[in-house]
Amino acid sequence: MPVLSFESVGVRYPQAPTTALDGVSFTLSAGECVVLGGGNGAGKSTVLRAAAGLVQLTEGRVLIGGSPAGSRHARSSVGFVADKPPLYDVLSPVEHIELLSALWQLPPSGENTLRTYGLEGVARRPVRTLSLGQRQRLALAVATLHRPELLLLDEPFNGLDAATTGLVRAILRSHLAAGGAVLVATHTFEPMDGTATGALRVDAGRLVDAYAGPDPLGELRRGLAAQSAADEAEQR
Ligand SMILES: Nc1ncnc2c1ncn2[C@@H]1O[C@H](COP(=O)(O)OP(=O)(O)OP(=O)(O)O)[C@@H](O)[C@H]1O
Repeated sequence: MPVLSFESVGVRYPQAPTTALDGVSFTLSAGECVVLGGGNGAGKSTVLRAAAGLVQLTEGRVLIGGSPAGSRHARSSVGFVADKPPLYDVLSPVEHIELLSALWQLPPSGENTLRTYGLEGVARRPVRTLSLGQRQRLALAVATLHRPELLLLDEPFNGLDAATTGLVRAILRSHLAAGGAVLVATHTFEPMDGTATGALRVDAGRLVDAYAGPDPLGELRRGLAAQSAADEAEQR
């Protein structure tokens, strides 16, 4: 059974003039790492939000290991890092880990987790004093604490230096090696070269191409370039 399946999914935000997603269907299996590409407003973040069960569908269904997205069983299998992850400014990283561990009824693992994510030096500082990259690492630590099978990441490399980019990539690779699956929405493809097993191209809420060859990101780049050229020609 796929880890994630989209079946003819449609989403229309309240008061929005157009549909955000229209008839989107795809599946993601264990060990797969798929990059979602597309221009601004194409629908990438909405795909991730639908998989996390955070938006109401206007048609179709999204299943996580057979359970509807957003259900308790589905949520326990999903780790979502939004483009602006919600963290508590007044709490420290170690307090975030303690809070989420209690919520998921996990044994205490704060120090170990923070070491894995290179946050031991800032473990007890309030989050409001952390850099963008440190916040991003904490968001990933929090999202993966309950060992979800599926990771959903929205622009995970935004504002990260080379070392932190490498750390995030290593964490994704070990998640995949352990049989997990990853779906990443991004405009920054380089960090995913050699890790992505597939790519999807979204345009105006529709899934217009799926790439699964030996170089899925190369194919995605070419698809996006051809689309930009066609859009420009149409505007002339
Ligand atoms: N909360 C919202 N309310 C109304 N419309 C929304 C909302 N969020 C997104 N949209 C619209 O839905 C469409 C898809 O947006 P989405 O954020 O999924 O695109 P994206 O591909 O992630 O874009 P970007 O690359 O700019 O982040 C856009 O037309 C956007 O304006």
